[in-house]
Amino acid sequence: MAEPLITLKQVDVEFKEKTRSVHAVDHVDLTVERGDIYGIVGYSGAGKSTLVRTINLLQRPTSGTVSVLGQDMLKLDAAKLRQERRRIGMIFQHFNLMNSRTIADNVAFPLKGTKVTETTADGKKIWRKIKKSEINQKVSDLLELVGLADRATAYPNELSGGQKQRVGIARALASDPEILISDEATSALDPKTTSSILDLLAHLNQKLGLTIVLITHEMEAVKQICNKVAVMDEGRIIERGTLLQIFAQPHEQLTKDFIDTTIQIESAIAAVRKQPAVRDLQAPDQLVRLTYVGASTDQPLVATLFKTYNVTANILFGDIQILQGTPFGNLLVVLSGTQADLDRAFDYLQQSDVTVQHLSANQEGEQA
Ligand SMILES: Nc1ncnc2c1ncn2[C@@H]1O[C@H](COP(=O)(O)OP(=O)(O)OP(=O)(O)O)[C@@H](O)[C@H]1O
Repeated sequence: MAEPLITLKQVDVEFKEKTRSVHAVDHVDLTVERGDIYGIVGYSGAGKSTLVRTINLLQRPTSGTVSVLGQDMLKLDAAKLRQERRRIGMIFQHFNLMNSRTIADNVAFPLKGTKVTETTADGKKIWRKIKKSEINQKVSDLLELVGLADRATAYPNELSGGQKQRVGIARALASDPEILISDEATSALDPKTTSSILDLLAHLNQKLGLTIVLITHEMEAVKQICNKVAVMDEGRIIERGTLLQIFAQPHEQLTKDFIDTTIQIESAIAAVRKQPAVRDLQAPDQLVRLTYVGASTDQPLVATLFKTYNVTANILFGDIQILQGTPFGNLLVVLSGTQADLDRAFDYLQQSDVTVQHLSANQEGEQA
């Protein structure tokens, strides 16, 4: 059974300044369930950071309700809120490490002075201060977990960006949180390092059952590890769904634009328009983009178009990626046949859950 861990209802954040006010988050509803890796994608200024900071009340909403791990966050007193925040880890774009302390000290920092429970000989549960040896053990386990066991005595500025983020992750996990909020945690990293950090987050999600909220402006990151995604624009969530739903049937133009960044479709379209097959295109032949998620593959599709509908498909570009174990295909194809055959073929494609986008042979006169 899905268990909601984070429930935001009608969360609104307005920043009032002297001369203007900014509506950073506009009545957002959001539910994150246990085990989710929930991506929130949007351009800079969309309100992503402000939204996720309402989860641990680093940002108090102007109105709305925030329920996290069964607690109504807005009703907690300061002590309870501090306690609750320990169950919500956070990592940041710029790592926020203390440069004058070693890696081990950075990870140990949130543990200092914390209390642990112990069962006494007569069966009583008591709280006591954590021991130095327990902190050391925990730090060493965490560094092992993030792949930095051999760098405990190094200082942050001796590490690469990716390693620094691993320290950030270890530190965020020190209080055994159930939720991890990642605020553009890979935005300062190169693509290969980004990918390895995302793999680590996916591993932690599996191994520890960690629920992750990942905010990013890169759909590529969402594609790599998220099971759900929300698209944010001007303070609002304009579209949301499972990763496959969003990739299979994006409704909003912004969502489509974000998806297209993961397949570089614009440059592929520009390239195929230069090919003779497109340059010399004669009506009713057409250049189309076919998009599908699921079992369809180009082979039966192309074979069926020809065998059943007398339509030949000349594939000029193909990109098939695997999303959560499911193929996501994008093909740029010239379809040739009589107008009647093409019309029947388009009906068939629609019935097969293949999205057809008609493209003009040149840049001008793009059709929907
Ligand atoms: N403390 C603040 N005071 C005033 N305005 C703010 C404050 N924090 C954020 N804003 C404004 O709220 C809007 C949303 O900002 P936010 O940082 O949440 O967006 P974002 O999608 O996370 O973008 P980025 O990735 O650039 O941080 C922006 O217009 C920003 O200028």
